[in-house]
Amino acid sequence: MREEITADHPEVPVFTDRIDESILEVFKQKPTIRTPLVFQSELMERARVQRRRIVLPEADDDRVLQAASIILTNDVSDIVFIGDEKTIRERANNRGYNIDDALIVDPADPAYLSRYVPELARLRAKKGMTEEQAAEKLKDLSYFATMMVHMGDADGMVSGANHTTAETIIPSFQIIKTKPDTSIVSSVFLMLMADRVLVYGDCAVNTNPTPAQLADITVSSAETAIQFGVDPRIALLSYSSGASGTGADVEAVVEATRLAREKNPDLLIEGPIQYDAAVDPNVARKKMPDSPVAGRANVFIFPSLNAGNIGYKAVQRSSGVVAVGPILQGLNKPVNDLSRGALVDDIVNTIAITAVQAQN
Ligand SMILES: CC(C)(COP(=O)(O)OP(=O)(O)OC[C@H]1O[C@@H](n2cnc3c(N)ncnc32)[C@H](O)[C@@H]1OP(=O)(O)O)[C@@H](O)C(=O)NCCC(=O)NCCS
Ligand SMILES: CC(=O)OP(=O)(O)O
Repeated sequence: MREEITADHPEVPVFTDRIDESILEVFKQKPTIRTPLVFQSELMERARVQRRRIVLPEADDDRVLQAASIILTNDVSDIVFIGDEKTIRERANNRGYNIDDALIVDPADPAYLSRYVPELARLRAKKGMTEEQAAEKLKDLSYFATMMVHMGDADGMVSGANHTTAETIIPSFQIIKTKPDTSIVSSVFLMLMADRVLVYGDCAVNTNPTPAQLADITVSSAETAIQFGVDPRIALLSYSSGASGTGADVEAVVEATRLAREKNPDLLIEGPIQYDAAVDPNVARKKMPDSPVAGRANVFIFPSLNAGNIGYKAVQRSSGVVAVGPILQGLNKPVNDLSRGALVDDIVNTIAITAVQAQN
């Protein structure tokens, strides 16, 4: 393994080669220190256990090609690209990326379109979509790749290096749809602190969730936390701890907390609670001494996208903590969105996360 320290992200090691196990051993001897390196190696190990096939519709982006090369070289998952096979392989070869084992699908291939066109028209019939319109939609590779996942030709999709969040995730809302036990798709970030992983939701999708939607975000975030090794103690954040503050926004969090507890009585949930009372045992003793979550929270639910997006970026950019995500939750099959500023390492992580989400 070689590490490149980038100017953008001085603290984040970038994988450019096969991981050297002897270096990982040094980190593993200190199990309480979860660095991005250890997180990534554990993630890759988990993805390998049940190998999955991930479709990447953005083969025209060098970062995506490089990430795929790392995933394939480390035997993490199978990769599918969409586009012209000769062009994609030549581009990868010219840049020294090994994508020999990737499958490349031509989006005009009738073997796929003959199945995808009628199925997309069927799925969108209530919106009046004809087969002709479905065929037109499938020229958009976000739709084609999402259909690959829906039809079982791929197990998950990662996109967004060159597309907006809306372009990447709306096809999944329309085609893959939300799981029966939740009303909305939402997201979390895994915040890789020096000594633990914190989970922040929803920092990327839902702008102003209702109390019922906030309750769904809470339960989905707890499920994602468990999936990635965090035993959830959940704080529904507010400017109030208990009844210390008042207002409509506080009342909304009171109601969301009630609904989340009702939805899953087994979860440890506190709300409304301020961030300091949620995370700091000394503050918790003063503000909420009887709470089993206060001072020990590790899953933080923000009341709005304004709060969540600003909150995660403030922590990430002011402390050097690595933020992994957004990880979408609540879809029937996994699709994940990349920031257009994503580093190769972010893309590698997102592919491995998607592969883990696709496991049984
Ligand atoms: C997610 C987002 C793109 C959806 O866009 P939108 O304009 O609300 O989408 P629409 O209302 O046109 O809905 C499109 C479809 O998605 C569905 N949908 C929208 N939000 C959804 C959600 N959270 N979960 C499930 N389905 C959803 C709608 O029901 C609709 O389905 P339909 O076409 O079958 O009727 C929008 O909420 C958004 O911009 N969020 C903020 C994203 C952002 O800027 N994040 C910060 C950086 S990552
Ligand atoms: C999640 C998020 O905020 O993404 P971006 O930085 O691309 O807007």
